[in-house]
Amino acid sequence: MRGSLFYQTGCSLWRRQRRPNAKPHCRIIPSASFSTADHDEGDAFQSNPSKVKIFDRHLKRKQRDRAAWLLRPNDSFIHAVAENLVDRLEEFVKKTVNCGTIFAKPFALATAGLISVPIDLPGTTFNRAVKAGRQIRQQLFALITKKKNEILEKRKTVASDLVDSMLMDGMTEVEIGNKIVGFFIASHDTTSTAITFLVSYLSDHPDVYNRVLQEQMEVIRGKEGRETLRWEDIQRMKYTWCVACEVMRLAPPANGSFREAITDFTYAGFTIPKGWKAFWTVHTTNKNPKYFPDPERFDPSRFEGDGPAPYTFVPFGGGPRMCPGKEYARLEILTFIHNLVTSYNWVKMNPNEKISYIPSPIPEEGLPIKIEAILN
Ligand code: HEM
Repeated sequence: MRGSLFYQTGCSLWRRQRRPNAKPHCRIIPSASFSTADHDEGDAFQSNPSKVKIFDRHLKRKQRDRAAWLLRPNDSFIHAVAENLVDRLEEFVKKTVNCGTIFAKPFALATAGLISVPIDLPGTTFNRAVKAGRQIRQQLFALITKKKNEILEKRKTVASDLVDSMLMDGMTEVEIGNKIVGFFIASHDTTSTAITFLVSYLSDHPDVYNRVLQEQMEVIRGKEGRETLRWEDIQRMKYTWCVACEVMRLAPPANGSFREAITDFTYAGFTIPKGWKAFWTVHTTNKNPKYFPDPERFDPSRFEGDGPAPYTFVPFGGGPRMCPGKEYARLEILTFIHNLVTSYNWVKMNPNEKISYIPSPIPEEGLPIKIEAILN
């Protein structure tokens, strides 16, 4: 069955939102909850869809809205982030390194088992992922409990971050821990995969690289001195974003996600019974030759002008559950590429490096590059 088939079920949900009386075919399961468990025992990262369903039911409407709101930054928020990004880089790196020592290894194991055969025996990918999930949650619970005590002992009465406000809203440590793990998976692995493949494709296509460099140098020329990037600068990076889109078309950072049929339905001659879990994939839609002729060819010009038709390019999904972090990811990717191409030259150390899928694509050797600063 084609992935785009399941994507269509997503479209019908989108239409349903606009026609509230229309009957939906599928229930939407929050994709972030793949990585979460809905019980206290610590079996995080189960890919068992029945668990996912329970978690979904327990998710309060208010909490969902809050998460969506927090992840849809308004212009002034993005502006502030863009302005301060370079200044904060050093602080960010320090934090990431600290975070990395605690979370990096278990995080990689957990991601590897995200979509795996659910056999919980020592040595299986699934088992390693469950253990790693438990380890991450222990670390998170320690942090969350510390914050909870501050609130209970009234040492803190006003929320100073997202965890505080979730605690003040009455969410449990388990719910909050699961949300954080969900955000880790949803935001970190995806964006870093997109950037990794951009670096790879740019180094393979000097003509595209030159156009990107030219666009980024124009952004610099439009600024005074060493002024940091602003929101308006991000809007000027049109060609660079076309390149990023073409990279995500060919190497989508997220494979797709699950849906559950809440009624029997037929699509393209296939009957999907009620209760079946369906996984829609990005690959098949993104590489449909009807919309992307010669689909394996790397050609960022596909995204110039009006770009592809709606729902033919879906690395961020589509419909009501479309990735709420899309704009934030765009900001991260463009800022990174701006700084990279204007300050460094690089070449790939192994031009024939193989790609594995676990489930996100990943260069098998970690894409080693030789990089040198451009001396101005
Ligand atoms: C290149 C980067 C990214 C890609 C390719 C990507 C892709 C996706 C996809 C395919 C989905 C599933 C949509 C569906 O089920 O229909 C999704 C969901 C989600 N993403 Fe992203 N994402 C990216 C970055 C981010 C970032 C930076 C954040 C947070 C800051 C984020 C937060 C989320 C959340 C919370 C969901 C679940 C939404 C829901 O179920 O309602 N993502 N993303």
